[in-house]
Amino acid sequence: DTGSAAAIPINEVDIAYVTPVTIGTPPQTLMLDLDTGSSDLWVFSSLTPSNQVRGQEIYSPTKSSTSKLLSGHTWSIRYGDGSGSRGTVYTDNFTIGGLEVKSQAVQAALEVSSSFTQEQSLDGLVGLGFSALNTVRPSSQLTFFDNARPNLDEEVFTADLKYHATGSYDFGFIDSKKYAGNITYTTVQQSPGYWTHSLSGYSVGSGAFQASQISGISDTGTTLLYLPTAIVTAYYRQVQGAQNSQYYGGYVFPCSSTLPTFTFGIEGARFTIPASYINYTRISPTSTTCYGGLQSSSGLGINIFGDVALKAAFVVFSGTNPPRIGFAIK
Ligand SMILES: CSC[C@H](NC(=O)[C@H](Cc1ccccc1)OC(=O)N1CCC(N)CC1)C(=O)N[C@@H](CC1CCCCC1)[C@@H](O)COc1ccncc1
Repeated sequence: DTGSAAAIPINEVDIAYVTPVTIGTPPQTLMLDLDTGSSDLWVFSSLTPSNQVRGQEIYSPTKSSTSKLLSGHTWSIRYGDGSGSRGTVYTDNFTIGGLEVKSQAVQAALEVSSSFTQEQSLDGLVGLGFSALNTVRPSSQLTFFDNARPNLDEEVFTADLKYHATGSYDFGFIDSKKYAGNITYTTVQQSPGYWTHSLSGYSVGSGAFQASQISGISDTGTTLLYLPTAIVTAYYRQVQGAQNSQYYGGYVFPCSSTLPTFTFGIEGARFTIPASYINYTRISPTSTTCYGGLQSSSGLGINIFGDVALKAAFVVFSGTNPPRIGFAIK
């Protein structure tokens, strides 16, 4: 089997991407954020208190003839940005882009944090990290990818995220029309459950490439690129008027500044992030101060290769044994 679905930016600065999925019988369509940085599939539901729902589509298990309560099971998750949710668990038919998994664990929210309530175009998440990270107890549940794997033509899914445009996620095949040249693979260290791998180094603008192994996670659910402070300061040293603002919680600069590109290495291959991707957003609609798409990871305890980096490449998440991740120019 294979599947292919759109990755649609939810706002004008690509803060996140959502993908249409269907759940249950008859199918209920929700827009979910496919997130390689977590492993819970959870949705706004008919069980979510109405004062926490603001415009989101909800999953109603009672309206699905194929839903089953996974009795006695609960879940609770906290994300890196402090947002979170918790609830109960059903199994039901679940499809992404024509690829169906019967009796997928669908985690129905009984409570969501305010940042989820405020994000009306995001109806939940599909965790595509390793199932070891799943928070359902007493027995953890498998991700959509782990459930689909036995039936996939190839044990892969790919991410083709785009800058200010709709991209795609494919399951079970690698679409050679979506990239140029070769795919460069590198090994993934799957504990504790993220797609953890190393960059082989970086360069700022036209500067020399600095070879150094930088370990981090490729995370479609994280908006920005978070790297070690030394790299980030070297980058913003090239930006007139840039400063690391305590007030805004990161590097900001005059929106009129010229930004250099940023290049990262995967093994011997090189991927350049255009300056426009790093000129992330104005700090407020009328401000002339802009917030950077490259920020320090020092507060996170982990480097995160988020959408700002991933949208500069075609990325293959390979569930082979051992797992590996591949990058190609597009
Ligand atoms: C550096 S982990 C921070 C990261 N969350 C972000 O990237 C959010 C995404 C967002 C925010 C608001 C609306 C829509 C999307 O966006 C920002 O935080 N920002 C973008 C806008 C910018 N101005 C400020 C910074 C994060 O927790 N991701 C998790 C998934 C994410 C949770 C929030 C909803 C969307 C999906 C996940 O993959 C990684 O989980 C962990 C990572 C590390 N240990 C624990 C958990």
